[in-house]
Amino acid sequence: MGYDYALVHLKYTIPPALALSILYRPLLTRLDVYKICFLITIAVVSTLPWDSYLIRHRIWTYPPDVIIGPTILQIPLEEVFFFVIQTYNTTLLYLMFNKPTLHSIYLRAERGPNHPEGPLNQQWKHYRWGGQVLLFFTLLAAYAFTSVLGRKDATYMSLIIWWAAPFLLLLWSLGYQFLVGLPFTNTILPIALPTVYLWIVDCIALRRGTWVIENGTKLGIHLTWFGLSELEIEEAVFFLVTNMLIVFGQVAFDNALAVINTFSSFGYAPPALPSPLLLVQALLKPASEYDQGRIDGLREAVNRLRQKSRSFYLASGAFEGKLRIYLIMLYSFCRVADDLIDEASSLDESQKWLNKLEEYLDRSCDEKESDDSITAYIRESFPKWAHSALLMLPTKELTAQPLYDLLRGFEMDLVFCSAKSDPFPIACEADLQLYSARVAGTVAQMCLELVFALLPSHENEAARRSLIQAGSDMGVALQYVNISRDIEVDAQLGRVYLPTDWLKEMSLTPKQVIQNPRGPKIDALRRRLLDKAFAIYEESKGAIERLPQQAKGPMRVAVESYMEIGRVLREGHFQFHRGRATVPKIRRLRVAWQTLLRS
Ligand SMILES: CC(C)=CCC/C(C)=C/CC/C(C)=C/CC/C(C)=C/[C@@H]1[C@@H](COP(=O)(O)OP(=O)(O)O)[C@]1(C)CC/C=C(\C)CC/C=C(\C)CCC=C(C)C
Repeated sequence: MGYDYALVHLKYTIPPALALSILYRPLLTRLDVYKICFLITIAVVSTLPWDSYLIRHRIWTYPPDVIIGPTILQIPLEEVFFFVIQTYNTTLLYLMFNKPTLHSIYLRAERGPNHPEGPLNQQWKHYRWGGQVLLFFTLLAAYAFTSVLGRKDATYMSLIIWWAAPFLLLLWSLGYQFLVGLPFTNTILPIALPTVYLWIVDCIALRRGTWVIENGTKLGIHLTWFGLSELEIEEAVFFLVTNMLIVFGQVAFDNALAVINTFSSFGYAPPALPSPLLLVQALLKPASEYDQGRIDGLREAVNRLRQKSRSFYLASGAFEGKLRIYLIMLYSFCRVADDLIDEASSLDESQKWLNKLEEYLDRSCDEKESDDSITAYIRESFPKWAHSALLMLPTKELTAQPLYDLLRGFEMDLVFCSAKSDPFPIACEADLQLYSARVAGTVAQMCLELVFALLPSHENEAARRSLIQAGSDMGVALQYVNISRDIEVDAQLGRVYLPTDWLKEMSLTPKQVIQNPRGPKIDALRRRLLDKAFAIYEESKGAIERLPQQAKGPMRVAVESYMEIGRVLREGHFQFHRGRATVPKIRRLRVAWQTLLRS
């Protein structure tokens, strides 16, 4: 009996597992835990018989003085633990690299030459066949070396290939599109980092004799990269393919989840934890049935969010599944509606967009109106860049009133342009409160309607209404921060949201603010508005803790990362991004991390 193998774990596999767990802890969800357990189970069950065979046939051995003693199918317990911890570490690394990614946008519809919408993406067929042929010939070569040519020294390598290649073939055939489409950072990095690390650990273990690959069944080729002179080629391949299997397995899981969450038309009701059967069903759904328009629309919405709002882009990564998709669609709609009205070349044009948006809402909220006629209206009335945002707004999960109120809020902005803004529309604090409730309280209300539509909650109807009211107040607080930040930007557009009677107390007029939006008086007014924002925030933030478990942490991130702009403004040292004060990226990440840690 000895502790050498156990020491390898204590020194080299457990410390990274602890470090990754601490780092990922705030982001860890129930779904992640499910994924980790799912993969560990598959890894252990699929490796045990193979590893036991290797040990029983003395292809690799463990000197009795390096292991503690207990075995499963003759495999030392330390070795079984290796499968668990390697899968755990690689899975966590994958989860970390994939957290910011919305996987749905990497799905691809495969259309054949006779598809009604025309052929598309024929190259996918080549990728699928390419991978399958490569893996098939690798299997064949392994067989030829050992069985036909009788090369005993290729035994270990062939056994690795015969064990891993069928799994890789299966996973490739099911998810090749997704694997090829995902950014390298999502797939190659979580394979490469643990592989190189385990190569180093393996060299150390082989050098110390913790495990031994018997002569006669190995090729005897050593890799000499990075000074890894003890690294047998079989070991290098083994660690590479095992990490590939773990990552391919995760990719298949995410592929299935993306199908379940993206296409409501397939009729999957996304459960919190999808069963293996549902995952397989989703994976087997032919890619030719995917709605490419929906995938493209979602991609546009994600790009819009990424380009226009750093805070909400960061926060969106903390949400999961269908809720994340719907929130991104909601953002896209709000942004597009705001831009159509704000960026119009004249007051008349703004009014025209407002009327068209109202007509769009009338039709969308009318149960008698067919989807086709709404789609036709959008296509004939709005510019192409706005289509997907309008087509994909999840109106069925929303009530009509906040959508109409949002338009009323945008309408208030138009008053700034009319009659040379005299008098200015925000005369007193009540006007500011009303405006903010319309443009931001409504947004919060809709976010929460989506939360309650998609997640299970113990709160009754009355409690939900009070939560939505608290959320709406929080929206007002966020809008006050937004206004405090944008005093200069708004002044350039001829807008002053600081109430006229506040200005009067400082012997200022809105026109003077437009001419010079800086100075100690403006700083004092900004502080006053921020104080109001933080007072509302303090009153409403407790309500977040009563939201469904899966929404609590992410909502906190959304609110806190925006309120952090207010904190930075209060402190007075901020960076500028496109003329606006922003929170440095590292500080935003720290806030998000600490906020989630409180869960
Ligand atoms: C991840 C996530 C929550 C995403 C969705 C957020 C969403 C739908 C935002 C809509 C944004 C938008 C374009 C609205 C149009 C009107 C407007 C301009 C409102 C201002 C937002 C700022 O957006 P902007 O794109 O300008 O962002 P940048 O400053 O450039 O980064 C607003 C300040 C309003 C935003 C308000 C909310 C998102 C509501 C937040 C409150 C909750 C989610 C409720 C919290 C719950 C409780 C129970 C208290």
